[in-house]
Amino acid sequence: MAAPVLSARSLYRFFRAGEEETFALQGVGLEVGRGETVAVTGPSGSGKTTLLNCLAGLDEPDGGTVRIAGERLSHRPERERGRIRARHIGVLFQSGNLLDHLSVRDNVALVQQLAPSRSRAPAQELLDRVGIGGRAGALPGELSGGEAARAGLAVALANAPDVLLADEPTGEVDAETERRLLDLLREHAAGGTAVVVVTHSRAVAGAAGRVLRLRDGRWA
Ligand SMILES: Nc1ncnc2c1ncn2[C@@H]1O[C@H](COP(=O)(O)OP(=O)(O)OP(=O)(O)O)[C@@H](O)[C@H]1O
Repeated sequence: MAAPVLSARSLYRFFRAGEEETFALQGVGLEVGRGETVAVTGPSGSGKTTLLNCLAGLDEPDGGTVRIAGERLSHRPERERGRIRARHIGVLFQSGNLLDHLSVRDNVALVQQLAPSRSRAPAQELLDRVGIGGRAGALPGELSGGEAARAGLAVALANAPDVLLADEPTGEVDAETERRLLDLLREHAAGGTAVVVVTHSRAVAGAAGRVLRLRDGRWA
């Protein structure tokens, strides 16, 4: 592999709630090159979402490092992590990445404004490509589940990210929409984006170049 665009070394993350400690990540490493798609699977509670949050800089690991496009992301102030995320990372999480009070088109445009120096497709073109160009003026609350999944993907890709991190991107959609989202993920990987996708879907795992399984916060 050429120099990996995403590199995580020996990640540890634990949570304490009262007397109880949970070791969500126990020494997880991961390197992903440009154009590579890695699927992460594993049972509920195995640490998948915690890993993605650390890779996105939305959570800080208690140990280990995350580097994105040559820059250290972990153990930096939130502002710095936000800057690196805006420039290099696309995030598609179950909690959704759409702001309710903005139209779909403005959601995409906002992400693009935060990363102004990146070359990328105009908002409308991106929305056409994910198949919801006709709903560009709609508010997120007016979208069906499948439309919202596509709009979320458009927002995640709006900054032409080096690294796309997706948590169950096809969890709520029908088979046809899943195929379409998968084609888009493949297209972006072919264009040089490194993709890490947490999934329970066989179709998504089957389309990935590598499938890794987490169990109890470690690679199984
Ligand atoms: N903020 C938190 N506070 C306390 N415990 C947490 C927190 N976040 C995660 N955990 C615990 O860490 C472990 C890993 O959780 P995580 O959400 O990463 O698992 P997961 O593999 O994504 O699960 P699922 O497939 O159900 O989404 C679980 O035991 C979970 O309860």
